[in-house]
Amino acid sequence: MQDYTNFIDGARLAPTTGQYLETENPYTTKTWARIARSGPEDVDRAVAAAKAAFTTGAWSRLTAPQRGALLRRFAELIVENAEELARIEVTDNGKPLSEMLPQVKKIADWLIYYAGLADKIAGATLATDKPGFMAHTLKEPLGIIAMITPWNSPLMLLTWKLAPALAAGNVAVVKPSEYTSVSALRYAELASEAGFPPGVINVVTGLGQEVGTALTAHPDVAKVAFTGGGAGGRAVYRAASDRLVPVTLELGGKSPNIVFEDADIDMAIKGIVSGIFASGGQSCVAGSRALIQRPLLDKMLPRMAQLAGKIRLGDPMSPETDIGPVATRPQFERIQQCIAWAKEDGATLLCGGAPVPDPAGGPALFVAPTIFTDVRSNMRIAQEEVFGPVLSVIPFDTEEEALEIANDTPFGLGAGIWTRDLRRAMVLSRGIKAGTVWVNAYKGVSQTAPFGGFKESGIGREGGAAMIDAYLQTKTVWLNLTDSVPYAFPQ
Ligand SMILES: NC(=O)C1=CN([C@@H]2O[C@H](COP(=O)(O)OP(=O)(O)OC[C@H]3O[C@@H](n4cnc5c(N)ncnc54)[C@H](OP(=O)(O)O)[C@@H]3O)[C@@H](O)[C@H]2O)C=CC1
Ligand SMILES: CCCCCC/C=C/C(=O)O
Repeated sequence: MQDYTNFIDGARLAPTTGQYLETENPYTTKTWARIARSGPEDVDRAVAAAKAAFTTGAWSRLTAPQRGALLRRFAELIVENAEELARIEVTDNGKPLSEMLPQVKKIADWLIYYAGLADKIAGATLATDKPGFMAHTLKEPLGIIAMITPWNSPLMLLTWKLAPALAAGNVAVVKPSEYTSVSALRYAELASEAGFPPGVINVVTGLGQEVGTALTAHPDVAKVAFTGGGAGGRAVYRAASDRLVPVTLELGGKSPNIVFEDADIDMAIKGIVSGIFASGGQSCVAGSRALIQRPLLDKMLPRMAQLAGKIRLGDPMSPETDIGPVATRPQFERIQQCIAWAKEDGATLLCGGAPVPDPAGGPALFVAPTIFTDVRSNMRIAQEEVFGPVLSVIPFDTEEEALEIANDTPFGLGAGIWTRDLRRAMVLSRGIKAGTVWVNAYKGVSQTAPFGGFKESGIGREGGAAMIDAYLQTKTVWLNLTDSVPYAFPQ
């Protein structure tokens, strides 16, 4: 078993605390590595290294095309090492390798996309209302960005922050989830190998309550980019607003898939089943509510249950596996709690609804793909994010009712609409309060498209060309072209 230290100023560095946390493989339930349990002094060291890189180090002297070139080289190294990185992630979070490997490879697209934007960052020459003056804007990086990331898609969600931030000239201190820290450490080493100067990417591991809080409260941090749960997100938001620094928050969801009578039912069934059960539902954008027009229920429900029953649970490293174990014991307990609520509140269990033994006879925690029908929108199972393989089916009659139910949660991350009626697709996609709407599809994302939440699903967006602005600040420069000083007094 290996001990992993922090990665600070381009090198491995043991935590000042001398303490380590065990990191467990959810499939074997065995500790497979130990990560540094860092404290505020380690955060200080990382921030100091980042500050030096930003203000006086080699990074501060690089041109935008040079930053782009480094991001491209990093993308190459990610692809070359994708198998190793994906296996680390699978070992840590139990998601199937068949999902994590393409996801890790896709990271390269984000790096390349923002590499291409690095040298397109430009201010503007402004028209002014002051004769004899000219004015222009400069787009400048913010400085040190704290990046706090979760366990569900560790490197992808880190890259969504890191690629635009570095393209814009910022530096990073990363706090990965305590459950999935090793991949971020390896990733930072690869960035160093790609040529990023020391201090540009620093990784400090440990607990959210210790490292995360110290980082968000640090006076030199210029922005916090966070993905995770609502409680963590709120804590980060409070800390950042106390210090008046900007945040992006990518939080949870209770995303609906809405199926109308005119839809291609085969497509809708596949979209709904994979939309909730991929990753065992451990996805912020899991399609955890299926809103189905009432006349379709008899036709769709047995087929949804049948398809859910075919999902193969097992060893996440095996190509035969569709869903691995639940990532953590607290998450497993949370899922059981949500299933119990659904039963107590009167939902009807269509399939699943209980833990299943590890198919290989091991100790891993698995939950059967679960579908509840007869769910009403005010039930806890229809309102709370489960972050597990649990689907709530809510019937509706009219388009208006579908829209009302779709918007009837505190969240607004994603939504799927299944219809062949273009008018309906347009009306619904405008009416739904969510950051992403898919029509006759579910869950596609791209580096070219902004992603993020309405309402309690978050603040700000990640992805798309405009998002580089979230890592820049604008400075206006006024030039007096005359030889007199306007507004001076006394004249
Ligand atoms: N939107 C999404 O993609 C995700 C949503 N979730 C939702 O959140 C729930 C809880 O999951 P969990 O992983 O515990 O999510 P958290 O929000 O607790 O964790 C996300 C990250 O934030 C850190 N963190 C936690 N509290 C603070 C804090 N006060 N200040 C700074 N950083 C903090 C965590 O550190 P540490 O891990 O060390 O505690 C982790 O790195 C899930 O059940 C799910 O509903 C979870 C993950 C991703
Ligand atoms: C790959 C499908 C979209 C993912 C959007 C970001 C969330 C990732 C996750 O929850 O794991």
